[in-house]
Amino acid sequence: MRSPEPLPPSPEEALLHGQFASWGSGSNGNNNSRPSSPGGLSPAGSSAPASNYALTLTHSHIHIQRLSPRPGKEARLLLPISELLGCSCPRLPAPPLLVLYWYPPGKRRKGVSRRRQVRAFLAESRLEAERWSAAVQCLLRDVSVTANTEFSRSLLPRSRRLLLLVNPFSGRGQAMQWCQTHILPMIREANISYNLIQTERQNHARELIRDIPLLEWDGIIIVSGDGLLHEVINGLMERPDWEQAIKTPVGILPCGSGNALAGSINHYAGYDMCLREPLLLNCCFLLCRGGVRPMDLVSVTTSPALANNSSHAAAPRRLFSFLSVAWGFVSDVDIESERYRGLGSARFTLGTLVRIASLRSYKGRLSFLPPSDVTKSSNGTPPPPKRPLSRSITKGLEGFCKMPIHRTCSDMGINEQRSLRKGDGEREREERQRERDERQRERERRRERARGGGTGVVRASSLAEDREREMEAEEDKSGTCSESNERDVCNMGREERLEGIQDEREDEETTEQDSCEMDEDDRGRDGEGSRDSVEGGGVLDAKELGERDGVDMGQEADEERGGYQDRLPETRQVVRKNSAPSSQIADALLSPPLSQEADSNSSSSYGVEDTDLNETYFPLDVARERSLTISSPFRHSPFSYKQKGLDLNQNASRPRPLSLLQHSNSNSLPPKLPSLSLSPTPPSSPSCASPHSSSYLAPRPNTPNSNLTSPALRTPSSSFNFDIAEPAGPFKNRPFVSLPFDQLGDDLLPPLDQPIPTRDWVTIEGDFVLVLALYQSHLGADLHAAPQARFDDGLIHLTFVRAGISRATLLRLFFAMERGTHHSVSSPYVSHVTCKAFRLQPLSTRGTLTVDGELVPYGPLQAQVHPSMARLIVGDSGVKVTRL
Ligand SMILES: Nc1ncnc2c1ncn2[C@@H]1O[C@H](COP(=O)(O)OP(=O)(O)OP(=O)(O)O)[C@@H](O)[C@H]1O
Repeated sequence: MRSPEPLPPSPEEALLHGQFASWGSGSNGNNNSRPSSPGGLSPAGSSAPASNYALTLTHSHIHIQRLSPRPGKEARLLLPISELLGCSCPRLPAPPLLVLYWYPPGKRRKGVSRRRQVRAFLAESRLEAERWSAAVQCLLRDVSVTANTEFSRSLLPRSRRLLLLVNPFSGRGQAMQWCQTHILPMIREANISYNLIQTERQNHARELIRDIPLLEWDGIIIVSGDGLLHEVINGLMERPDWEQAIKTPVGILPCGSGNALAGSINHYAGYDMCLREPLLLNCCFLLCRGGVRPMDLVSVTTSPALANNSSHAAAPRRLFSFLSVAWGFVSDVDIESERYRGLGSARFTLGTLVRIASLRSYKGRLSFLPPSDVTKSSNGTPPPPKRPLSRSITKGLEGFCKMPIHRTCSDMGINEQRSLRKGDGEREREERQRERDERQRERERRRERARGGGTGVVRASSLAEDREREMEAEEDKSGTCSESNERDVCNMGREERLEGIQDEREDEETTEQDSCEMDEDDRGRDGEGSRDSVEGGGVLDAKELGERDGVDMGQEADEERGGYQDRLPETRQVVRKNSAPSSQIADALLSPPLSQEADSNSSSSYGVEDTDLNETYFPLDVARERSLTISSPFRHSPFSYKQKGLDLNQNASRPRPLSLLQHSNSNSLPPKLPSLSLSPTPPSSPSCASPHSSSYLAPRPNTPNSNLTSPALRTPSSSFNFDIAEPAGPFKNRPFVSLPFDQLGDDLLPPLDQPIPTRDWVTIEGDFVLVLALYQSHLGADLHAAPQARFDDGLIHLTFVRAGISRATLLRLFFAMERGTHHSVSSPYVSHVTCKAFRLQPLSTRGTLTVDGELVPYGPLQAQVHPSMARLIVGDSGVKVTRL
């Protein structure tokens, strides 16, 4: 900010030049005291003689030259316009002052943030002071000026008007206090006028925004956490004039506990990570500077909530999200840590530790549509079509490549349809045969790679194209790969080679297993009870898993144990820092990692067991469980098949830390998915009939996109049941306004109750610890969870962690997330990909789903990004679309 020898401006650069006398100077940093005299200034101390200064204004700086140099004082000072918030010329009876409000960045204990400084200069006349004030404001408001401009107030555009919505209960309940001490003074200094409304209840802001005339406001500013912005965005989208309304610039002044969006704004403005007041000051400064950028929104279709006293589900609900969709670990922490709200942002650290201590996994299916890399050539013509199948996956998915995946599955793909036309037994046999063949091929491919290094390729099904793709994969082994998604998996490296060798060792064992499965088939053919055979298969799976994963998981667990032990002091420190109710946390953290526990406790997955309302347990339908296991790429995860046993979290001897989730139980079984249903053939959708067809894009009769009142929406289809849990916690009593579906179509997604297309989509099924879809760089102000994300990159950044990850690795992942280095945490259980749309189908009956940190009904959910729909106030960084 201060250069040791600032050069005087050249005469051509100067917009204004004048002489002033000093009038004290104030710097109250970020403390709460506010000056009583203008700008906190008083006449230069009566004892010290007033200094005289020559001021020169240029487009980028105010040059301040002391005319009567004093020893030990700088003779020249450069004040960048980019660090100025505003200026004023106080009215009579104040003397003719030019007051500059200056917020230079200052070093703090944690990172850099702005500090308030006030400088005042006594002008020769009021006219002169006003001329200077007008000139500086012209520069701040981007009014084009030259050295010949006659500066006066009339050049200035009207002052900006902001609507401030304050949630007095957000974060630690300090929002109103911070308004008085920080926010309103800064806004006044920036010559912005405002109206402040305190929200009185949940959804108050949403209702308000639906009804007010928006043209009166240059921006809507949320003084709260991310939850209130979620309300405002949805309020804007619910207006009849939503297309214009959503272009109203929105801003956020972080007073919540997560403050994810504020963290992103702070990061992209180039500031170090900071929290609380420093973060607030940075964001308030950026807000007053007023640059606006486009921001992507994601349209989310959630399962309908069950109406009271009704067994029928209403229509799926649509809402718009600017931040995230979370399932599993992240949403659990978000919701469960509500009880530690008093800790501010530390509540998430504590919540994370508690949840890691009682780690869960959730059975589910995640499908996503990777971004296509179709770009226009320089002459505007699209390049020749590439193979659209997402046949290779990112580096982050190399974990899957290491697993014996034969295919990832899609809802109701060609093979399922084909299968449905055949007899059950025949289909089962074919399925098994195909599994065996594919497993064999996969092993061979790995061995090849293990020998010579090569390409890991995970492919979306359908099987009709498998062979063709396989041939391509063979070609790819020579070193090229990755066509569709973001990164290649070329360097599987040493780990894969090791795994190849391990695979070879496993061969014998698997051959044994295969022959057992054949025997099982034969038994079925011979008319022995199919149930027996299924159970036999299940036992085989379990045995196989015990042996196989004893190697895989054991290895990682051993490795992790070292790291886990290493991190214990750090972990203990964190626990202490958060003054947690912590003997429980510490105990849990010191207990063995999940993988070890999994060995001793047969289950910790929700998907394994079900409980009815009386808390009695019954196993899942075994046949269905088995078919899930067969189609699952996580077949060899230790959680793919589990014997009946108590859920870790339901173990009576182990205190269950969360009561909230218990309230969100439903006594329903996991949803019957079309691809697994053997009952009447699901209505064939165009996407089923032909995986190459894209006609699902066009709205069809009886789809949510064509008609909201469609009976198909009101009564769940016979072949697809939404699995809906009663909302719990803060969601329970919330009135929800569903958005009309015809507002903005999700052209990449079929309706939620219909299968996704097989083409281009990638589907992964198995046990997840977490699925996180993020579209901002930060998940919390101190969690840099998607370092590549930009406000308007048109992408959803998906992170998913599969069951099997050890606690230590998960902890390491979250620690690394604070610095945004978690992509380098190498674990085969962690994947990072980008996509344009995704669908999440929880198969566990209990769990939490959040959108922008707000609880939504538990059940299938899908989302699609809509690029650059909204406008976000981000300050000077990046390309400015408009200025406030
Ligand atoms: N006056 C109010 N009383 C109760 N709840 C409110 C009120 N105003 C807003 N809310 C609701 O409170 C919830 C939490 O608000 P918000 O997300 O802004 O704060 P936070 O949870 O502390 O912050 P973050 O989301 O960053 O963790 C939101 O769902 C919002 O709708």
